[in-house]
Amino acid sequence: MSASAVSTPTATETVLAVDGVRKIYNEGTAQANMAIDSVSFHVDKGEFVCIVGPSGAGKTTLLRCISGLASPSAGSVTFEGRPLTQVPEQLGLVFQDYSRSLYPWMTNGENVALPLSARGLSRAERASRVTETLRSVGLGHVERKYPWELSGGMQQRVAIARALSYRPELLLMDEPFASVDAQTRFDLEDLILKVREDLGITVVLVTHDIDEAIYLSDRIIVLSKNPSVVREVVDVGLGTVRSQVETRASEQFLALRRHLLSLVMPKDAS
Ligand SMILES: Nc1ncnc2c1ncn2[C@@H]1O[C@H](COP(=O)(O)OP(=O)(O)OP(=O)(O)O)[C@@H](O)[C@H]1O
Repeated sequence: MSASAVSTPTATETVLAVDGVRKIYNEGTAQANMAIDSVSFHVDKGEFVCIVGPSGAGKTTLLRCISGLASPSAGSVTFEGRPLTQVPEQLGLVFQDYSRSLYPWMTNGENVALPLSARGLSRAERASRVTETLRSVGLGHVERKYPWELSGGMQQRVAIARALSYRPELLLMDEPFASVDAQTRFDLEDLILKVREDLGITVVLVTHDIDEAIYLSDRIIVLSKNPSVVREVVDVGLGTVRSQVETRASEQFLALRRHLLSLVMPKDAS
């Protein structure tokens, strides 16, 4: 049974619709570079979708287009039924480089509170939301410390807390666990699965790590080499309960791994 069949027994609601998105950098100049040719897919409410593809396929470019940080050269992106023209308020963003996304002169609590002021929450609401959100990522004790007093994995948890503090509808993550050690990576993967379960949030995550994509996803969008199109959409179907030890050793996981590797290995990724 597919994961979507497990988690969405009633009619699905599309949160994000990507239709024929193309991105040409330096369009109309001699340096024109078509990063994405034509990409279409949709993401339903509550889904966890990963985007994978060969190096340089255009994964980050696609994420920038679906977050409103970059404009597509053609095609459209619709977020909650409305055409995307800028970064929506109900979007959370987490990038690979936590050391550049957290302000070192602010405490962790102040970093997490930052997007809340812009959204008009009162001082008291901000204070309770910060404490609650830091607790939800296992960091209730670091609110008054500074980011540089924490390990890399803890700093990325603070960055995740900041993106979650305003309860976004959709969390977009670009290689969020690529800069931490293997054990911390597993811990952060499990954290994000728990957060997704607790908050019922929709997640789209870009990764170059096939195993990570299978472990986390309900569906995986596989991009071809650049200029990219969607090569295949893979239904993961591993159910909602996942374990780093058992899930990764299962026959179903290994079969998916073989299939995905055959899709993204350079010689096959035409
Ligand atoms: N700002 C930019 N200006 C011009 N070209 C760019 C820009 N950003 C990316 N590109 C080009 O777009 C293509 C796709 O790059 P992108 O970073 O989106 O791929 P990726 O799949 O995320 O790569 P990787 O797997 O190496 O992280 C590449 O050819 C890259 O050189």
